[in-house]
Amino acid sequence: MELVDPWHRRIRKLRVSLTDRCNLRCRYCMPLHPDFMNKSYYLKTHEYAEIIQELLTYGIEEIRITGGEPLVRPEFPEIMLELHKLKIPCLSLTTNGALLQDHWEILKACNIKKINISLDSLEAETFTAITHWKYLSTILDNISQAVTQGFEIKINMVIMRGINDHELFDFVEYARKSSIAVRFLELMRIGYANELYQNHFISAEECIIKLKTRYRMNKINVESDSTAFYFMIDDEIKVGFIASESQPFCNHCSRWRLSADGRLFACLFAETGIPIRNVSSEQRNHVYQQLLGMKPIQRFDQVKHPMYQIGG
Ligand SMILES: Nc1nc2c(ncn2[C@@H]2O[C@H](COP(=O)(O)OP(=O)(O)OP(=O)(O)O)[C@@H](O)[C@H]2O)c(=O)[nH]1
Ligand SMILES: C[S@@+](CC[C@H](N)C(=O)[O-])C[C@H]1O[C@@H](n2cnc3c(N)ncnc32)[C@H](O)[C@@H]1O
Ligand code: SF4
Ligand code: SF4
Repeated sequence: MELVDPWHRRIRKLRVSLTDRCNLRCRYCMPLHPDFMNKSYYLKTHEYAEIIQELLTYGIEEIRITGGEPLVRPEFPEIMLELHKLKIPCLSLTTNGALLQDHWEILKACNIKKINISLDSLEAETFTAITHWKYLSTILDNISQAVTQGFEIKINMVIMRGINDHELFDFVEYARKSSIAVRFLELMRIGYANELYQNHFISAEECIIKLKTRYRMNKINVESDSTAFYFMIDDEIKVGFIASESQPFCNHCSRWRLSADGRLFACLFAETGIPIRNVSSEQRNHVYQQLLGMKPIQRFDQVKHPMYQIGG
């Protein structure tokens, strides 16, 4: 059976959070002293495997592992190996990249090909001002390593006026030099980012207008449920935009989320998730039908709950 909602959107992607914890403190995502979940609530390895295995029979094709920072979960290798056994058509990872150096072998063993790495600045000082973390060079080394080892890397840069927007062209040149796709993310009004939005939001359109003053940009076709739209610059650099604020993509959304404490969410902006652990297969079917009715057709303007608690 497939998961199709009343607006004919088929759910085929699941974003799976392994933890709400993180080794960075990006200003738009977490406070310095966050209120994390009690670790005893985290789904165990066998619970992830069992929940996901069942969802595969409902037509889920792509699983993206996220968080919080998924690599800080001590059971990361164990969970990934268990998920690998499920033969998921596409298993991928979103990470801040700071701990990748310890994980190459496990990522290869689990046949992870696509890794999205968040990187909001190429300058040490700006990077630290955004993330409260000093070691930009470790992440840059890890990105180079990842490319050398053959992983397909995309960089996610949350672009903010007056904070890191002066690096727009630097990121394009970084993409050229390293042969990596870079995506500029609009700051979304969720959780702690609400405080920054008014002064620091910058739209994808404004960035594109700036880029066009210097580059030849050709739009590329993408899958209809892609979060990003892309351009080729000078026929060699792939640059994308995730414009969730100015050009929301809800009418083609194909994603559900599984939080680290075992709740399924129909939408990143949904306040309420439905607990799924210890629920019988029959009752779960009822939960899925409920969730299909819970995905909004339009984006909520803003929500208070922090992104790291659901899984970004
Ligand atoms: N509004 C909204 N934003 C999303 C959604 N999924 C991802 N995003 C945004 O897109 C950013 C990048 O997501 P990634 O984890 O890199 O994954 P992705 O873009 O969905 O994945 P690929 O297309 O496979 O690269 C997230 O941080 C969010 O800001 C979604 O369902 N809704
Ligand atoms: C929540 S993080 C989780 C995975 C991992 N820790 C990381 O940073 O890649 C996933 C993505 O969400 C983005 N993000 C978090 N809060 C955001 C916001 N308010 N607006 C736009 N993107 C946001 C981050 O930049 C990152 O690319
Ligand atoms: S965006 Fe990712 S790296 Fe930054 S604080 Fe949130 S979870 Fe951590
Ligand atoms: S805001 Fe909700 S419905 Fe819209 S694209 Fe994101 S997850 Fe999907």
